[in-house]
Amino acid sequence: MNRWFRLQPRLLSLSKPQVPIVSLFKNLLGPHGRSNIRVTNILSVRVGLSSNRNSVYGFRTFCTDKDLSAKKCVPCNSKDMRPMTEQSANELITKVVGWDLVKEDGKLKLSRSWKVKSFTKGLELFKHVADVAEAEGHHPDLHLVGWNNVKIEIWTHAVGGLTENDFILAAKINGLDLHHLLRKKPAA
Ligand SMILES: C[C@H](O)[C@H](O)[C@H]1CNC2=NC(N)=NC(=O)C2=N1
Repeated sequence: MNRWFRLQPRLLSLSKPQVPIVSLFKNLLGPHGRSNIRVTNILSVRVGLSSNRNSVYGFRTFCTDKDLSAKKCVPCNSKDMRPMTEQSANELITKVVGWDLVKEDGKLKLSRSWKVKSFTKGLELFKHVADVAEAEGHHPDLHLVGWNNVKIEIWTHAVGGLTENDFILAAKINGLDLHHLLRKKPAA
């Protein structure tokens, strides 16, 4: 059964809807009457549902790169900050396409590699990444090895592991248009 039909009875059972049901459904459906990914935002903002990102009325919602990249890194100098568990990291890693979870010296890190067209294109890539990092106040480790192998590692130095900041930064790096800097053909 189409999921909107399954959702509908629960929405209709809201005792005090804050928006007319008709306009709610207009927003939930795309221009061709199809659902779109904005459903999570619309439901939580318009209907004031729970802020739990993963479950709206027991309805599994989406968490994409876009969710993370819409967030902002927080300063890492808080005493309350703790590294996330490996289990949480394994769940979040699926939201940042192209990034791997690695463990170095017992510390979890995010890692992504690219092959660039030239050494200077590698530096250019770093400049784009640096601009994002500066805007976020969260900084990756940058490696350029063997003239065209770029590797970026992200972790939260202050806690010796991963925090949501790292995933936010990775998602924002994924949002950069870097294709003109990258080598097209796979290395021999
Ligand atoms: C106050 C400020 O957030 C911190 O000093 C930041 C700066 N950038 C940082 N970047 C990373 N990756 N880890 C940190 O612990 C860190 N600390």
